[in-house]
Amino acid sequence: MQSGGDFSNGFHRDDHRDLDLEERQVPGLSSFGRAKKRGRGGARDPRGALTNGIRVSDEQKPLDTQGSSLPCTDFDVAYFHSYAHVGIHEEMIKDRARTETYREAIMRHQSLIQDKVVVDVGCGTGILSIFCAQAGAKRVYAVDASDIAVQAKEVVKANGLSDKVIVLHGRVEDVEIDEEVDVIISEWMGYMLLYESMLGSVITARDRWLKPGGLILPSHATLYMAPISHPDRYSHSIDFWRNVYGIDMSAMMQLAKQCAFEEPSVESISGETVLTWPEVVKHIDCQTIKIQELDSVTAKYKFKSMMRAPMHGFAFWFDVEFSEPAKNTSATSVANGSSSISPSREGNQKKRSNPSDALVLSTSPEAPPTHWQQTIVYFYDPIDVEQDQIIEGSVTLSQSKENRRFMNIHLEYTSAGRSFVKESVMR
Ligand SMILES: C[S@@+](CC[C@H](N)C(=O)[O-])C[C@H]1O[C@@H](n2cnc3c(N)ncnc32)[C@H](O)[C@@H]1O
Repeated sequence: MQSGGDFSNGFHRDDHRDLDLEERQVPGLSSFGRAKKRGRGGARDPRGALTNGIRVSDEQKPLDTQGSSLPCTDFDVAYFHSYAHVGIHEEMIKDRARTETYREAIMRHQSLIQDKVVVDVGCGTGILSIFCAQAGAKRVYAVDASDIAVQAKEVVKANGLSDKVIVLHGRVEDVEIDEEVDVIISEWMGYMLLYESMLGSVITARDRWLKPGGLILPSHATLYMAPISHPDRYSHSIDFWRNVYGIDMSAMMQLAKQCAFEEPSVESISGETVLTWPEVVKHIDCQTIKIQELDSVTAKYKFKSMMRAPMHGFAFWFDVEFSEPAKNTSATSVANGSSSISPSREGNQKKRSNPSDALVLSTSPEAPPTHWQQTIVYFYDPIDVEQDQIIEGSVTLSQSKENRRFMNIHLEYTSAGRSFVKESVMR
């Protein structure tokens, strides 16, 4: 947490409140991730409740960490456990924008999948593996460390695909696949793109098994941010306390602000709340990104407000693109390459130019809604901005040291002579 200088700790410089915004003790083995954010995925006995004694694979044991450089922590067990709940899979599969875009991506790349070997990183119920088998894949390794793999195996069997789709119940970091693969498919994106830290497992799979120049779906991902004005949200949670059945309860407002805005909020906002064009926080090329790059991502931003309005914070959203690797991709360029864009003060608004026919799944406020919605980092108090006012600063997203599935958000803001830092944790 930054202190001194031009910034105060998590609050407006002129507020002088002293609330502890450090990371708190994390709850034990309960729900997590997308399931948690939706209040689904109740606690279960780790590894057992859903297995019913079925052996998923003769060779693979779930969460066998031997041979992996990445230890499987209790937090990881809790994370996989949350994916054993049916609710989160139902929600993801019913997200038509998500699921139909993946199916479309598989069909568009059928020529690169037909008669080829595929790994599905985090297969869940097996839906993407089955799409790949339907597209003519020779073999699909469907890997999942969650007990949902038991159901995936049953689903594969019921669809007569057991000879093509091999379900491996274990972590991608630990399971053994004795051949190189042509294609990696994965739905790894968390809220704010990087929450859940699942992309690291896709990179591990890529570096373990993908042939040079192989296909990764999705191929690219981009995280955006933009300032927003959302007075309804503020009046709903905060102004409400000014007059409650005729009683002045404004003494509740400080607590209400802390409770409502301390942590990032996952919600759907309308495009009309956005005050400027978005900027790129991080662009990811899945062929070349390295795991270490994901430990901490920092981007500077500089916006010019397009209108006069109370500003309530920043919205974050992402898109992913499904395109085939450039023809000149080689083992060397994969090993040595770097992301094709690195956000800079001048360059954030430029995105890698997309091939016009690239398929994109967008979670922007103006795209068809998805279960990811948008993630909002609210200020504790609104700030009035004028038209053309410059809003600048930086944002750093880093994996929590306590639990790498959680994300620390460090936001620095300066505008019209006012500066502050907002620290929050997405847990
Ligand atoms: C977002 S879900 C996607 C499920 C499915 N592919 C779909 O599209 O419906 C991610 C899945 O990846 C699994 N997963 C995450 N990290 C993993 C890892 N390192 N090894 C194996 N499975 C993993 C989770 O257990 C979860 O079932």
